[in-house]
Amino acid sequence: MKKIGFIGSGNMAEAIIGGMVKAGHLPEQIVASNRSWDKLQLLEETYGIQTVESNQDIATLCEIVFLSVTPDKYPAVIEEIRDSIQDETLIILIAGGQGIAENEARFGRKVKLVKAMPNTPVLVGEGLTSLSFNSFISEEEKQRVVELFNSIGKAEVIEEKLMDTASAVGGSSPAFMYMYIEALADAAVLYGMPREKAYNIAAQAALGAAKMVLETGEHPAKLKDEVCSPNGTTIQSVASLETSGFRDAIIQAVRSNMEKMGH
Ligand SMILES: NC(=O)C1=CN([C@@H]2O[C@H](COP(=O)(O)OP(=O)(O)OC[C@H]3O[C@@H](n4cnc5c(N)ncnc54)[C@H](O)[C@@H]3O)[C@@H](O)[C@H]2O)C=CC1
Ligand SMILES: O=C(O)[C@@H]1CCC=N1
Repeated sequence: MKKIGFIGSGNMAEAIIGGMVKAGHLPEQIVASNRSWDKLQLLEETYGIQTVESNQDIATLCEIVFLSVTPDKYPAVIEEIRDSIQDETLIILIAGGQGIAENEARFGRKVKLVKAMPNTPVLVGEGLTSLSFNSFISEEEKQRVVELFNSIGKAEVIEEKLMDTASAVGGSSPAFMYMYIEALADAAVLYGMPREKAYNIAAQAALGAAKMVLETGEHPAKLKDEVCSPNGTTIQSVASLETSGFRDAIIQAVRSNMEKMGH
């Protein structure tokens, strides 16, 4: 049976695995390796997937292989699996800042590389994964990869040169959103709202606003203006956010993310 494998089964791999199983992918077709055996046992128990101790087994068994270790582990892991990878295997690079050319060089032969930048909401079928492909991947294979990521959210094919930006704005940004939702809920608690209600209200408002941007196609500024009643309360908050440097804080967060990737 053709399998999908994960080398490195941390937070991001688990989110993809969980999302795939929820989307109806067969757990028997998913196989994972990891440094810690405890994590593999947890994945077996939670999702019913297969686990193996050796990264080379993943390389040999699987037609799609996710390299889901942290970027610093890429050289050693590629060295370890290079000779076990089949010519037709699709290798998916999900590490931040890891480009196609440098990893082609590490394999040192013609291998099919996909650069993918997912985010953790794939776990609930609402992920966003940016994708680029190397020159050895056929149109049919590209379609297969796009379908895989569309089954756990949305896939966006982009130019590889934009991948680091996609990492900051799509891969990292759920963390910023969780901070925003937490801060909003803290403020609600400050005014007496029970915390669970506060999280529900803050998170649903964020979800609704995101859907409005995606589904109406309106400029975010127009949607913001529609919330701001003349002499109302929202415009007071908008003015306060501008004084606190809200937009600049977000832009600087992306800038520092890009600087970490060498930009
Ligand atoms: N966490 C996220 O939201 C996102 C993460 N990524 C990328 O995913 C990759 C993994 O990130 P996380 O899951 O956050 O990190 P993590 O630290 O949770 O997971 C990495 C896993 O790899 C395992 N590992 C380390 N060395 C290994 C080896 N030689 N062989 C097998 N397994 C090994 C570790 O035990 C750990 O479980 C990174 O490259 C990151 O850039 C990409 C997009 C989003
Ligand atoms: O924090 C990181 O390095 C990874 C890349 C994008 C999201 N998480």
